[in-house]
Amino acid sequence: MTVHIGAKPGDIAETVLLPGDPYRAKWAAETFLENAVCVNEVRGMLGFTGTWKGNRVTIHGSGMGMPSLSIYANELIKDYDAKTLIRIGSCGGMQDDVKVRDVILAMTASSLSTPSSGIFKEFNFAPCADFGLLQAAHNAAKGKSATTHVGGIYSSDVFYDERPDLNEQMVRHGILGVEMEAAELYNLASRYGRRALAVLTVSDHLKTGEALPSDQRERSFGDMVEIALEAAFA
Ligand SMILES: Nc1nc2c(nc(Br)n2[C@@H]2O[C@H](CO)[C@@H](O)[C@H]2O)c(=O)[nH]1
Repeated sequence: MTVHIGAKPGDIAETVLLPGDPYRAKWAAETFLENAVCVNEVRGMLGFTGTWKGNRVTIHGSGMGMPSLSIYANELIKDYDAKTLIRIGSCGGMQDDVKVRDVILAMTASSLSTPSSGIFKEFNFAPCADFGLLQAAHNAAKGKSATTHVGGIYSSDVFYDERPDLNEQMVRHGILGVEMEAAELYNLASRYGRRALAVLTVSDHLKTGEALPSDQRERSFGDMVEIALEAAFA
């Protein structure tokens, strides 16, 4: 049991999938895991542990934003010894060829700041995915219906009032999409020698304004979860 997670020692698997939304953790656990058991509900941030094809998996909400993800990822790593952490989330598309419902495998995650900025100070650390996980996810994605993109994303601190000047430079430099968690997950995985990857479904588009209704956001992410699970155990 930690400050924010009520799970008992051993309740959390070495492989952890981290959706932002605890209800997506519940849905993914019920849909993909066998014998899923709720191992955390402190502050409503649900976590479930079960098995997928005989492999033990925990699916645990991270909350929205890097400060929230940082709390859960730190405790999952340091108190429960999680070794593989895969964010399964949604993002906003930023390139013309990135469409709603596409999947993005985040090779890198740029940001204006992260909870690790206090450690890095003026050093621009490059948060990047574990190559083995990324390669396995790319292979797994070949068998899926969704179009998959591999490249850099932007982990923002805000959902509203983003700086307009940033958008133009991010698109110019090939940033595929924006979300609010991956950069800190990658910082922590590098710091503690763990494997991390973010597999994202494009649920809205910054240029076209298109967005998936919330019920579809929760349900139409099956490809993303399957890619994450296949990559984790490849
Ligand atoms: N900042 C930002 N976050 C987004 C966007 N689209 C999505 Br889905 N997100 C993610 O969804 C949540 C906000 O709705 C956060 O956890 C983000 O990771 C977007 O256009 N902008």
